[in-house]
Amino acid sequence: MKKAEVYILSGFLGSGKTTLLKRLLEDERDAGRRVAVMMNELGKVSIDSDAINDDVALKELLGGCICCSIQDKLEAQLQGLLQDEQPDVIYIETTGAAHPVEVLDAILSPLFADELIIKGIITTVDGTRWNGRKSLSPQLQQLILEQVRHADFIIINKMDDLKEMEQANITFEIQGINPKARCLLTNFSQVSIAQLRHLSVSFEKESQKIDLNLTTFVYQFKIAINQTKFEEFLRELPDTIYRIKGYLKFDYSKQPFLFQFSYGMPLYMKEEMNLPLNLVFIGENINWNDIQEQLASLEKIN
Ligand SMILES: Nc1nc2c(ncn2[C@@H]2O[C@H](COP(=O)(O)OP(=O)(O)OP(=O)(O)O)[C@@H](O)[C@H]2O)c(=O)[nH]1
Repeated sequence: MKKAEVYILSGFLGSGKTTLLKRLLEDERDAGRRVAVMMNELGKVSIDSDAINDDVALKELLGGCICCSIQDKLEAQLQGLLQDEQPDVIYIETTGAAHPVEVLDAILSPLFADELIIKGIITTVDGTRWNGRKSLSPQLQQLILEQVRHADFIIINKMDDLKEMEQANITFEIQGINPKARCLLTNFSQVSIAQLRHLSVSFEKESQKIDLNLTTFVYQFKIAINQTKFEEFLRELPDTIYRIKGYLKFDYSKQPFLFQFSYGMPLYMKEEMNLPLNLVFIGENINWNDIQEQLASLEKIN
């Protein structure tokens, strides 16, 4: 089955995400690909969606930030998009106040683990805002740092507002925080899809591995497992596994569970339907082969 590519556009309020999206959509139209866009705004009315042409499938997620309040809605809408539109590519423009790990988390539903390929997180940075970030609240400073730290491609925008020396300093600082991401200095988010796809081609060379700074992994259980052993497995996990979610079955019950794990806390909820027992992981610097082996050993019946 064809997988839809997903690009997450991240970056602080006003840093140039919509400007970037418009550019990419023009390129996609020229390339003749089927495109869908999901965007969300903090307010009740979306302004940016006016910028998108009618021929692009658009889902708006109003009334909250993807990562906190409307995760379920996002899941339903994404499923609808995949079914109705069968897009080649989906762009998700996040609100400027979203944390990239949480956004990735929101779209990595075990329900369509087999239908999406996450190509990367693209973060736009407003150069002047970056220089003045120390005047923001500690939480916002932290958010801007996290958006840079987890990006796969960083666009340092609004170069026209900066002196040459400032441009060099910002690039140096940002590369220090995230040496793995490609950095580009631009005006008005001048980036072409070719540059981003070039980035994704390098992911694909490494077979199944998606070379994000944050990596994801999906495991499908074939049988019910032992809960005690599963919890031992959880306790031994590296703390750079930020999130796990999915469906599993324990050997004492016929009913499956929806499992959620974040910041070391497991949570189980009884699930009525029998869904594929996919477990989705998000982490950083994880050897997924090890994890896969450990999960497979949970399925061995002694
Ligand atoms: N001077 C200058 N202005 C820019 C540049 N890029 C974008 N802008 C302007 O900055 C403003 C914000 O750009 P957007 O693309 O809407 O930013 P955004 O990140 O989508 O903003 P939010 O939706 O509020 O998060 C707009 O008025 C843009 O025209 C640039 O390189 N230089």
